[in-house]
Amino acid sequence: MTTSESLVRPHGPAYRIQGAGRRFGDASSPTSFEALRDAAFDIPSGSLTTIAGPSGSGKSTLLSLLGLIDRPTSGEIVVDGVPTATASDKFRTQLRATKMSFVFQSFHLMSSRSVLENVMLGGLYSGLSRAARMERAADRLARVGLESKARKTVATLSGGEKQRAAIARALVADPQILLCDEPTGNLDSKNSGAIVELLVELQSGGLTLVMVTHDPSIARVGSVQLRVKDGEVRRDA
Ligand SMILES: Nc1ncnc2c1ncn2[C@@H]1O[C@H](COP(=O)(O)OP(=O)(O)OP(=O)(O)O)[C@@H](O)[C@H]1O
Repeated sequence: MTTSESLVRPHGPAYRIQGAGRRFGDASSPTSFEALRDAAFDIPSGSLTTIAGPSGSGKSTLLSLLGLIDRPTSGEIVVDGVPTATASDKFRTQLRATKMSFVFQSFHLMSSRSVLENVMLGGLYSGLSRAARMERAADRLARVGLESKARKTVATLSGGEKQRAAIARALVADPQILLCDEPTGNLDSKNSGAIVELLVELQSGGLTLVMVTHDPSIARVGSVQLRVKDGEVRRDA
């Protein structure tokens, strides 16, 4: 990190997206593809933003840019006042680790390990002691209503319980921003509803929550509703 790269800039929106685009492949190549074009929008701190749109429209590409997993090939992604597009890998990694957590459609849990062990892994790079991570993991499991399953192996959980465990893991490092990629994509409608309710409840505690979804009824829970179509991002609400 250079001296001009500061992690502490507490004012303004969580994200300011300024003409961001992502092209895969060299622009001069006939196989080059522009997956995202000239996106421009803000995500207020503490808001719930949903990203909807058809398959292949660019939702995951956009979420990867927001998560600093990928870089835009044009424009800027400002996170909490900090420009990131041309920042060093080290700085981007540090920003991601201190501010963001992720929840995925397929949970990404270790099936043969206990729920508690899995949740503790969310704090692995937080600098906390093992005892402190265990205490936080138990607290986050209680928050998602899974305290009675702490000692069970993940393989014994239902799909909805697995996603709760994944959410608890994402919360161990106390993120400001939670990025969810189709968090209900592998769940039936009853479990989907319960997971969305849980996410909304967590978000009302001040978390900035960004959720990609195929489901129009879930997209409507967003205070900011983005729609991606053919690489173009539009704000519906
Ligand atoms: N690494 C890559 N190289 C080339 N093209 C890519 C790459 N990643 C994504 N694309 C293309 O960019 C477009 C947008 O993909 P993206 O995964 O963002 O869509 P999506 O809206 O998330 O789709 P889905 O809902 O099916 O997950 C697609 O046409 C995809 O084929």
